[in-house]
Amino acid sequence: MAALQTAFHLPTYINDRSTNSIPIFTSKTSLNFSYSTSAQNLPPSSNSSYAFSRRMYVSHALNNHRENSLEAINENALRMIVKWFELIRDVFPGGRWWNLRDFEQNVDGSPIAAEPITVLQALREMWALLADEKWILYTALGALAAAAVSEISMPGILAASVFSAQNGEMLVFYQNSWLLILLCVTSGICSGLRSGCFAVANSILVKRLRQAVFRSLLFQDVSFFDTEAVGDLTSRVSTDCQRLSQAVGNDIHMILRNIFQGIGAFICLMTLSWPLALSSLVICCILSLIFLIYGQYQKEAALLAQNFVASSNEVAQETFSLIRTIRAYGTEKEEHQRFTQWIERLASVGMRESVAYGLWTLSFSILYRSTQVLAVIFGGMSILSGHVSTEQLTKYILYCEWLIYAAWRLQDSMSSLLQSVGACAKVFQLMHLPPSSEFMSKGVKLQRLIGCVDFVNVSLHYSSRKMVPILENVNFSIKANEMVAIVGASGSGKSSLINLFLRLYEPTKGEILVNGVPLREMDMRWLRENIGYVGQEPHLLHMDIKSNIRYGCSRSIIGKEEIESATKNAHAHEFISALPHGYHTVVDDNLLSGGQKQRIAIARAILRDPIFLVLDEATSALDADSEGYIKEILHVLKNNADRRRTIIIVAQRLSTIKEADKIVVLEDGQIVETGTYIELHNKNGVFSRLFKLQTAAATPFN
Ligand SMILES: Nc1ncnc2c1ncn2[C@@H]1O[C@H](COP(=O)(O)OP(=O)(O)OP(=O)(O)O)[C@@H](O)[C@H]1O
Repeated sequence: MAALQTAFHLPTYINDRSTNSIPIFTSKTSLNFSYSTSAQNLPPSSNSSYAFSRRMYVSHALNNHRENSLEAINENALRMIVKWFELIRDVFPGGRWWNLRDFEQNVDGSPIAAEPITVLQALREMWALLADEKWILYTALGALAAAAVSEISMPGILAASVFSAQNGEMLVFYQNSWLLILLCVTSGICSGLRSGCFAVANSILVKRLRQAVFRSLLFQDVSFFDTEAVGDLTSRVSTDCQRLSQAVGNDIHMILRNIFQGIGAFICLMTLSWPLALSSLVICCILSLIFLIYGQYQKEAALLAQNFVASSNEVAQETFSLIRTIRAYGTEKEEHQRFTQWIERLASVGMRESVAYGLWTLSFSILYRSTQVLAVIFGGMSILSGHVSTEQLTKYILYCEWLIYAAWRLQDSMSSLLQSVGACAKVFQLMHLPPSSEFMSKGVKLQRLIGCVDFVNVSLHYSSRKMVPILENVNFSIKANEMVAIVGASGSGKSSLINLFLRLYEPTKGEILVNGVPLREMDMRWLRENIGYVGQEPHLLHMDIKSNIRYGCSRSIIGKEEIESATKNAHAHEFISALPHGYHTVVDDNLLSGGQKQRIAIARAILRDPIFLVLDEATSALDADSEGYIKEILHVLKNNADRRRTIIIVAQRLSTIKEADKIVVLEDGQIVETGTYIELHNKNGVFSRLFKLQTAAATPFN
């Protein structure tokens, strides 16, 4: 009993006392049993019964563990077999691994939008784009037909000349040889012409496609760009258009060529032996059937892959353009991961595409070899029975090869065409977007623009956030030559009001009238020529400063003096002159400070000599000196007797609007106060509160 008890407690003892322990069994369930091999670890009361019970225990424990381990091994093996079985089932054609539906969502879970397009629709579109250059396509098609006919005639004549030589028919042999040389030259010339013409058509097509998509995007509503990612759009214009043009450059002419050759080969086969011809046709039909499934799959995969390319481009573009922010916040790893997410999805789809292609090639190889075997078996039997001659069988084998190869290449090119069309569905979608309503009709140009504006019951919801009201029943008027300031807390809707005046967005309710004419009835291009606008974050284009200042100015001749006068007024002349290349310095958004960019933007607006000068917090990035100077300039511009103008300023620095004829105070998208600077001060309302807050913020040691 004692021995049993000792044995019963032995594990604790062994575990507690073991030093030089040997692991006996280790499993995932962390069953770790060990026993001591060291004599000094035995208990002091060691005797023979204890030794026996200990041996018994160890042997029992070992047996138990052996059984357990065998069970565990069996279980693991079973699990492995099931896993392998599932894997094979998933990877087998039609299995779960092939399902592309899992990829049909963006990383954030939203579905990827792209209306599918049929090959016929795509071809019609491309044909229309090449409307002026149809003669190139006609030449290419003519050359293609001539090359195909000469190529398909060759195997027959080749066999005939060999057998004529074997039979000693000298004349026939020479005739056939000359014919072969002629066909060689003809097919060479025609193939060259065909490829050249299709390549030219291809480059014209890619140019037209890019122009069409770019033009369509350019004339979209500004709200369109609130929802579409810039990187995605640039990817459509560059990569997708290139891929689509490949359809004409390679696929279509390969398809036509192989159709010609396939039909030719089949006719020749029929004249040789119709039962043999039909057996080859059956193989071609099986090939086509497999292709139907494969082609559809490739089309879907290509569409997804192109979307992933566009999304990864979007991330790359965003990352590189915000590299300063990313470096400052040390988020390189996060950005890398964001990019990798798309690339991994692209690779997964690419892998499926490649495996599918491998299976397709495998099917072709098997069927192609079977045709050869069938030809030899049936052909041999026909020779033995005397129905077919050796020459006929040779010709048959040659034409059979042509037919199967034509069928394979035809379907290969079809697959590529399907992929290109599938991948580029979005290109056509973008190309046919209706332009913004402001470009739909011409609109009126007024005889005389005096510069008065009325906001009548104007409300706004941005289409990207339909539930959030931004402006509600805004009513106010701006008289000609008035200087009106719009103020309010951040997010109160000041810039949105300006966006509506510039017709970058349409009001959801109400109307904006210029000279009493609704904005939506006006020729906006003409109206904008009369507006000088300086945005909150002015951007410069990648060109020299002079060109940046002249940008968008409708006057054809602009003298150096005019530009310098504008820059002097905008307090920009001094710093521009100090640059190594002065006005010829090439700049972009990153090479100048925020204040310098703003001053160039003000000079650009002044140079236009506009009737409306719209400044959206134009002075927020200026130093106190420049701010005072620009206040002066605004005053001069406003009171210039030769050129009267209306000035609308969105101001955060309330000091800049002392001279305003009217100040409109916005709060949560509604007008809460209007009046002059003094009137609003005395009112002790929202304006006065804003002013106090600003003064307190500007005085650091209160
Ligand atoms: N394109 C847009 N799409 C959706 N919401 C927008 C858009 N532009 C602005 N908003 C929202 O409209 C509201 C008003 O923005 P707005 O830029 O007009 O305010 P603001 O008074 O000019 O602010 P700030 O002084 O900070 O520039 C904000 O809540 C903003 O998030």
